[in-house]
Amino acid sequence: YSKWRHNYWSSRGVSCPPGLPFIGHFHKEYFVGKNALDFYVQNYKKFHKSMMYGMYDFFKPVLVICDPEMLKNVLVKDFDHFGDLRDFNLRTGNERDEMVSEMLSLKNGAEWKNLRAVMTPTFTSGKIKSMFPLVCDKADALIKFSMKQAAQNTPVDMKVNFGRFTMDTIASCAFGIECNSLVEENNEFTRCADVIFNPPPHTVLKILFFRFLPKLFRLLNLSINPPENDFFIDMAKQTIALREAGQRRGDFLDLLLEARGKASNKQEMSDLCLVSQSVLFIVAGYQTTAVLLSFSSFLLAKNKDQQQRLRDEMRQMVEEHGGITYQGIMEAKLLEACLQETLRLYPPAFVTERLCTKTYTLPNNGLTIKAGNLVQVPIWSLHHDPQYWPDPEAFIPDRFLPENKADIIPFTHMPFGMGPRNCIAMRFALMEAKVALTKLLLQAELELAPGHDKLTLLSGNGLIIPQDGVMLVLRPVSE
Ligand code: HEM
Repeated sequence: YSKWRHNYWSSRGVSCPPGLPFIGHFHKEYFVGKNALDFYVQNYKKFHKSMMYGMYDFFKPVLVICDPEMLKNVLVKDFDHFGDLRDFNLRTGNERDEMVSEMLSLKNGAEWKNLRAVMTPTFTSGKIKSMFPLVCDKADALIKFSMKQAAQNTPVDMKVNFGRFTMDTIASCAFGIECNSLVEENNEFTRCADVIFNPPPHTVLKILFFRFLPKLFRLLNLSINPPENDFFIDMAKQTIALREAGQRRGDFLDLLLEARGKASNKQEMSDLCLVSQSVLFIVAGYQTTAVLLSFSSFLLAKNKDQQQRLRDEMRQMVEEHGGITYQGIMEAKLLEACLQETLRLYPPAFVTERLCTKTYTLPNNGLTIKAGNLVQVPIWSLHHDPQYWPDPEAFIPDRFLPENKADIIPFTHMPFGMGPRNCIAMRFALMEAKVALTKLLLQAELELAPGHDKLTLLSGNGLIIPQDGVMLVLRPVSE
């Protein structure tokens, strides 16, 4: 039976890497997190000339598309066939699991469309600008903390420090909470967020238990998500109550409450849904931006000429704008180029996917993708393909300077995904990273700590992280 089901792709002329009976390639994607990236990289190398290859999640066919033109059809032109994401079906009835199921990134169909429409205005340039001072405060704390560590003449693990910075920033911008992980080391907020981000290994077993015996699961009053979720549920509920009583702060929570206040949005946003989006901002915004900052500081420490060039641009910007301003940061061209080149070399999300909702025939080769099949986008491999990026492993920010941008082939650079379901907070994440990097480079020269000139990558939970951190020596800038 398994052989017959796993014959789906070969019978359609699509190549497939070897998988396991029944399980297919599911274990490669989820269980052996460390090798997930290698698995995608090897398959891309092997199959990209035929523009696609097939895989199986148990018996569900997954099509990995390697051709940018085809990806444009799936992600943008024919989005009405691919608007959904994989349905994890984790609605156990327990409040913790219901909260997680309400997250925008887990919604599909009309529910996703309506919620995304309500949330999109939260991320306009004007709203992001209003959060600039909150981000600057946290970046100042980051620099103070890091320079204090550096003064003890020991290398600093910038992955840890950037993680604390993004945690404090997102807690402040999403919840209005002063989490202060840069001050207090053993902070409850950070501990709970870490557990949510790195769920215990038995979570997969719980998911399987719920899939196969849902009635027993409910009878035993179990939940898939860990109790740490309750910390955020309680905190968000209390904060919402305070805000509804009139306290305002100009953060995401205020903006979501404002959006909900509009009569047409009332149905879309129950209290639990609001709590859920605030928690989602933490889950989606904490590690991703910290990882971007970690990789960019590593690359700048490794490429000291680019580091100095960037510092010069920052000094000029400060001179022209009379300080670090929102406008100055958003207009700095080399700063933008350095971050985009970092995201090309190390896209935190190395793969993304869509669920086909209506049977679709690819115009490029006539292959039919059936409703219920998954389509994956091998972001990392496209970013490293020498067809699209000459000298792909080199850090060359100039590729992203305005005068060279026209040379970039569309759909070969997608660190934030693409199309209507791309990252909703892209501009916020870039602003946050720009503020932190500017403040850091104006204060410190970055050098790789001895013995730390190579990174080991770990790919788990769909994210790439530097496994052993990013160890840097920070020298105060003499000027
Ligand atoms: C460098 C930082 C970040 C990177 C690289 C990143 C990357 C991504 C990617 C690749 C996707 C999937 C897009 C697609 O499939 O087309 C995504 C979705 C999403 N991201 Fe981000 N992200 C970052 C920061 C953030 C932050 C700071 C937040 C929240 C404050 C956030 C919230 C979201 C949400 C809510 C979605 C789901 C959108 C939807 O389903 O409609 N992200 N992100």
